[in-house]
Amino acid sequence: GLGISNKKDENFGEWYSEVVVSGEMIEYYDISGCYILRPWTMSIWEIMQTFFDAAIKKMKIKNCYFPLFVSPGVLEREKDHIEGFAPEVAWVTKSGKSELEVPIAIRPTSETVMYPYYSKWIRGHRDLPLKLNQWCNVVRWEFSNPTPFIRSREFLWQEGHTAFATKAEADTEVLEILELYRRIYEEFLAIPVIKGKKSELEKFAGGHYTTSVEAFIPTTGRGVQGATSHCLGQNFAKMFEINFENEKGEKAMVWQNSWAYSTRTIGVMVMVHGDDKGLVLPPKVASVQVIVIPVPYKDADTQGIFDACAATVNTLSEAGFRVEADFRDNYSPGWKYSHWEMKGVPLRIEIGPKDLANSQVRVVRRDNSAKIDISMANLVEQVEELLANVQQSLFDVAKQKRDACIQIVKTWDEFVEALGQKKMILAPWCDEEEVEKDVKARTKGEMGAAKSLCSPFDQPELPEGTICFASGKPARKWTYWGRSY
Ligand SMILES: O=C1CCCN[C@@H]1CCCn1cnc2cc(F)c(Cl)cc2c1=O
Ligand SMILES: [Mg+2]
Repeated sequence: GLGISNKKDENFGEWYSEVVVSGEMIEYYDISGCYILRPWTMSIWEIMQTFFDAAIKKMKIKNCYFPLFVSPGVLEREKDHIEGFAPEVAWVTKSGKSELEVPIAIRPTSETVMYPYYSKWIRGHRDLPLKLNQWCNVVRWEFSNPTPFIRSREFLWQEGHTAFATKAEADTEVLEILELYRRIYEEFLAIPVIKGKKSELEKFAGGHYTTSVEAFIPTTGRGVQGATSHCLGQNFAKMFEINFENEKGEKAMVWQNSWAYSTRTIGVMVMVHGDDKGLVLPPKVASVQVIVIPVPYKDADTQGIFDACAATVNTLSEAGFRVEADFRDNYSPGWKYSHWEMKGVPLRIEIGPKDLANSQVRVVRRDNSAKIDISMANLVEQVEELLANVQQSLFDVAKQKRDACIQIVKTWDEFVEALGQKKMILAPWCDEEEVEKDVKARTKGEMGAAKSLCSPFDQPELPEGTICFASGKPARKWTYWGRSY
């Protein structure tokens, strides 16, 4: 193709949509808010899944699979759990031509599906801790503007649901899982995130507290919740009577957590790293890390060039890299360069007559277009070093851009100005829910209201007497604010 026609800094929405389609990650579907995830997406999802699944298995968390369907009685069991969510619940009302006696909900999340069985399975302290996870899809019939990966009516995620005898165990696990989410973003997707606690207004209403990793998109000036790890306290234990006989023979309620990350992670990666040539994939999650392209020239030794390409693929795949060659004879080298740049492959290796003659290959980095000639002799070491450099460089550049968007403010006027400059705002806050509601009301507009993103665990110094940016009351904590997805 002729490359991407939309510019990232000019019309972000169209650019994003074009990049995910031209990069062959997404195909649009005839039902709004639903997208086809093509292999280029699924390979990224699987690489992250392999890491996360192995990590939770080390924590003795087991995978299971609960039904997609939820009976209405169970779903409605928890009023404030689903208050506000009800409009986005999808229902099955018919089979064939006949109406179902009772409509059946499709899971938007699985608390109400799973916890009646937690109640049945957990009797005594020996049944604890019960730690289950499922990899599945969920459906939320949202109406706000659908965006591939970021907001879709069906998406893939993992949802972990754990039950412990003590709060201490639950509190510990919440943070262990949050650290895994940080690693997914920072070590695999090369995206800096901030760990913190959600406000009372933004937390999961059914829970005790919510922690999250927060990402930020400098181009749009919007925060995006990257993943969440909730401590549910004993709220659901009360609701679903999940009790156990403790070691003293007393009846006690369990302490629970639930945690999730979804295919939204992939959308954040596209938004942060993508450029006007298309996708830019971090090597750790790239299904093809190196693409080898023959550059035949007139009657120069074409077979020799093809053989060198094949040998390069073998050497690198033997060394454990994900490498392919593009031997298609119906496309020119130039077309192939553009195609694989659109797909975001981290390194391109070109082999032409000159390279062959000098027993070297020409390597081109996708992230910064640097061109490097390396000898075929130490191909593996050089490619390994290059891929590591690309991974680190993508993170460093993304962190530098994100940090440049962070603005510390002390007053409302500074806050409003920073918001207008698409900043991620760090402000001293009184931590009162009414004040947060007031901030939302005062910043409402077609760009969307500002909201609290998280209160970072890493709290800067808060001098005595510091006042809240919004209320003037004594500030209690530093909190990140911004517009969000
Ligand atoms: O975020 C997680 C981690 C994994 C398990 N779930 C929690 C909370 C999910 C909140 N949430 C989010 N969206 C929802 C949409 C709904 F239609 C209904 Cl009925 C409920 C919810 C809802 O509870
Ligand atoms: Mg929602």
